[in-house]
Amino acid sequence: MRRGWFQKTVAVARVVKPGEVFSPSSSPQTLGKRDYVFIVNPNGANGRTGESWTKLLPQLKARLGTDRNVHEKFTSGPQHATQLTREAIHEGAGAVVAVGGDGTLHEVVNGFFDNGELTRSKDRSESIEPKTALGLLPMGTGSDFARIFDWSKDVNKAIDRLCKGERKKIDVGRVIYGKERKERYFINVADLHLSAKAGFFAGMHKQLGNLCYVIGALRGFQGHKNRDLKIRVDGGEWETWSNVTAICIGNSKYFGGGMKITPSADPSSGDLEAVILRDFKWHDFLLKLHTLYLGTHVLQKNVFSMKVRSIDVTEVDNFSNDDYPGTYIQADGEHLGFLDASISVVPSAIDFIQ
Ligand SMILES: Nc1ncnc2c1ncn2[C@@H]1O[C@H](COP(=O)(O)OP(=O)(O)OP(=O)(O)O)[C@@H](O)[C@H]1O
Repeated sequence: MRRGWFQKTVAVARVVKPGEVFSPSSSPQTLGKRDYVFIVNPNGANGRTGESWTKLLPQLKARLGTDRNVHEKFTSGPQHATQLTREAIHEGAGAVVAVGGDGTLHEVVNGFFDNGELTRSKDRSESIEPKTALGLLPMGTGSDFARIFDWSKDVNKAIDRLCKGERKKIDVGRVIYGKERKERYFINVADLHLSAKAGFFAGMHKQLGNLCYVIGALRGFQGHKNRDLKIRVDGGEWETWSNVTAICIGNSKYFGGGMKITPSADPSSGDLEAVILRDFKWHDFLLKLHTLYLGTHVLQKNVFSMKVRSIDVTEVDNFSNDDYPGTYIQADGEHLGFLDASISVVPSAIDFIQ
């Protein structure tokens, strides 16, 4: 493994003990320590992530440091976690661990990809196996991905998981969007129209904590109209769906800090769950809000759920002459832009430490 970027890494001398037979499978590559790179958003959860991390680090090094080289990398701002993740994978890290909330996890997941391909180790002379895994230390405000595992908040348990290093293949979702056909990956949920618009405005008021979601919802409803949209599932025929309020496409189940919006999505299933809400009025959300947390909203007559491998969504109306900015798109709570969108699953894309 190249040493430049990690700096602190020390080469591990291979000693063959008396009576031990040296074999290629016990080569330094497989027995040597691998680098675990922790990508920390110090300002996550209004600064609490940085504080918790500082307290946790000695414990983490004491327990994990016997088998792995522990590296900490602090993000300096939005998108930096994506760049740090790509660099760690290029250098052949054993794992990249996102330390923060769902925003940091989203950026780390995007670092596992580069120009539509999986990011790979640069050093092709060594076969680095197993490939870089994704780990998670949930320490942000929102931990929607962690919710599906029913993990407790006990940091010792989180360290246990990293020490064990058990891997499971998980899918991610890919969104190709807008006129420029940009690309973004998501691990939780991508969504369109009202929920994405509310998320856009909530994102402007994050410093207010959970109040930002109330403000986001109020601003989202301002001027909102349910729209007719054209939808194509798994490359089939285009169909017009009338009065669409929101479309949520889940690789996992939760968004918005615990709403079970795509209740039968499973990141190991090889598909996504698309939930289409139609004809909702603002008062429906007040009356039915609790069903979104329980996941029972899919039983209502104007909510449709289906398993998809891909879903394309485009506008029916040409609105170029009015002041409608377009239909909002977000992925894992991050605003991306406006329709068109093509969303698909990338099956078994990442090894996740579970
Ligand atoms: N050093 C930094 N300073 C400010 N913002 C940052 C920094 N590093 C990353 N970010 C941005 O902060 C966002 C939120 O990060 P994170 O998810 O860890 O925290 P959070 O407060 O728990 O938020 P969330 O609601 O997403 O759970 C990320 O999407 C990222 O773009």
